[in-house]
Amino acid sequence: MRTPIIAGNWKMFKTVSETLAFAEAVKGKAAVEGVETVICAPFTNLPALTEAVRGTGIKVGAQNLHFEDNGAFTGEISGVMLKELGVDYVIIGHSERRQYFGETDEIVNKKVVAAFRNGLTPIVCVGEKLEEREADQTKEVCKVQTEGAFKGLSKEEAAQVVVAYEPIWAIGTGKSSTSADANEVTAYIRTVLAGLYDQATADVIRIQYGGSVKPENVTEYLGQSDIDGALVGGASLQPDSFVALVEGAK
Ligand SMILES: O=C[C@H](O)COP(=O)(O)O
Repeated sequence: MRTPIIAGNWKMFKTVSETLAFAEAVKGKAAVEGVETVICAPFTNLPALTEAVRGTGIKVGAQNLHFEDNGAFTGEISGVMLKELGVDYVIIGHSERRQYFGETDEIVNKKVVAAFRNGLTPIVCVGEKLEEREADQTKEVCKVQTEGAFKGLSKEEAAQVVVAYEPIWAIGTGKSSTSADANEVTAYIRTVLAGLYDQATADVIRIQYGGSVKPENVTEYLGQSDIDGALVGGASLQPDSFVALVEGAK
């Protein structure tokens, strides 16, 4: 049985004071039994957020990390630094990182390895562009990105990874994939994982859907056989909406 995981990806939104107000508003409401709740905040907010949600059942994630633990990498943040703050999760390979910051499958893999080296759980994003979907390349793109991200991981590590399937054309556009389409791709990703490891390992790996998920459609996505949660951008920014997403995942 895979525990559903709702992760809010705040992207480049919210200051520290806004983060503290959010944490106060969702305290006691955004952690429900049987659902794992994660907030992935900007780096600057992580110390305040980890402190504010301590003991509430809400976990904290970062949105990126560098693949080295330290060094002359101006402006970067490492897994060692995140771990010391009490961060549990880290989003890796989000399409915005791939698109705007040139992250390749090789870099994504190095970051996944760095996350494990530092006791962080990676949320690995994969997904196709609109033109790739139109050219019927969705599955191939997801296969290549999945295989790239998992390269060199042991079965035990693989079992802990959370995969987020996010069709790029559905991110922030209001155009969500149908639940049936999303489930077809997530089920396919699971067959790729079974090919890399074995069926038992693939069966415990959680695969989220992401792309215009909101309180009104979250239950439908999570009702699908192979969708185990959601990675949510826009609808995770308001406390009421975030609580409703978590409630909808029960
Ligand atoms: O990481 C989250 C995704 O990019 C989805 O964003 P969205 O919910 O605003 O479409």
